Amino acid sequence: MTARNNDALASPFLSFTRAEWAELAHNTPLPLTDADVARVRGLGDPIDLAEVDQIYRPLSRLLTLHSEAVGALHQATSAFLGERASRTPFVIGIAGSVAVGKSTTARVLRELLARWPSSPRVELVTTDGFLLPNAILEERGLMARKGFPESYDRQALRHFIAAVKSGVAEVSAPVYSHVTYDIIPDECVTVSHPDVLIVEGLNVLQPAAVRTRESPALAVSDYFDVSIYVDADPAHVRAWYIERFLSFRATAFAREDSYFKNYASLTDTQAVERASFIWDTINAPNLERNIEPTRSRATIILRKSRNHAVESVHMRKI
Ligand SMILES: Nc1ncnc2c1ncn2[C@@H]1O[C@H](COP(=O)(O)OP(=O)(O)O)[C@@H](O)[C@H]1O
Ligand SMILES: CC(C)(COP(=O)(O)O)[C@@H](O)C(=O)NCCC(=O)O
Repeated sequence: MTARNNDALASPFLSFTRAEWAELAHNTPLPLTDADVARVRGLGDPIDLAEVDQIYRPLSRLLTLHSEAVGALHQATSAFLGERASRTPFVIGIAGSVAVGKSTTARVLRELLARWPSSPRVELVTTDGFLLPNAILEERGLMARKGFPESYDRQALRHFIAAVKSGVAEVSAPVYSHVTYDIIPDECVTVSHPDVLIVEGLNVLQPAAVRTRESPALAVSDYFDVSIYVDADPAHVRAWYIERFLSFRATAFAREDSYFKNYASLTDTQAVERASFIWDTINAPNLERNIEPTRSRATIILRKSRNHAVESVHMRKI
């Protein structure tokens, strides 16, 4: 197995073509079982099982190698210090554009990582739970900025992840509904000291913005052990967003409690026009200004082609 090194002197990343990466599946123990396949199929996402096997199986092994190495470092450090503090969860951040498929990546990895004996308990949190409620976004004139860094309660998100990485036994996060397009009042998700926590969201690789004595220069990503950026040509992501919007007319938008009930009856032309407008005025500027500039901060970049398949994998040199 030879890793093609695009620019050995200048790049901190090792690059693998899809074929090179898929070869690693042969070197990966624990091939998918029937039960794994059934669970992944049950996710309801249009992901090909060959993709899971060729791309995500080796990726899950690579991530457990990192996690096991951190575990060994914890043991060695504890022995040296004579400390008995238990190990904190191994945290994986997943970043990328709206509609690039972050949630599928996160859910597939959750399933695969849980099969490895060193990480049976894997939990997943999405950062949309930390969006400010619509009432506050409206008050601040930010409704057309949903997903931009300023539309989140960034301090609450940072405190959440800091508590997880401080070893707090139970940490709660608020929950967002894509259907009602708002935070669900009085609902929360609780993270109870898992082996692995996956944190998925548009802006998780943002560097710290404010540096004052009261607000220290810490970002969510400072608490990640490993991070993944799901990448694709913005023109492809725009097309995926529009295609998904068209199909939501018969599913999510058709629900009685949908914030977008009116969209369910749009014609194809009207729906394409509406989706294009949302993409061009909200999601594309957010991708260009805030999300894409964080790509090179990731440990691993998964680059997708027009058909959603991962065409290359880029990994930081160690
Ligand atoms: N308007 C919507 N109604 C229902 N579900 C949605 C809506 N928009 C997005 N989703 C779902 O929310 C999840 C996150 O979507 P998104 O933020 O675009 O990120 P990604 O596509 O990268 O996972 C996906 O599972 C998507 O299908
Ligand atoms: C909820 C989102 C901001 C994503 O949040 P994330 O979990 O990535 O923090 C996004 O999916 C979204 O709804 N954006 C608003 C513009 C739009 O409706 O496409």
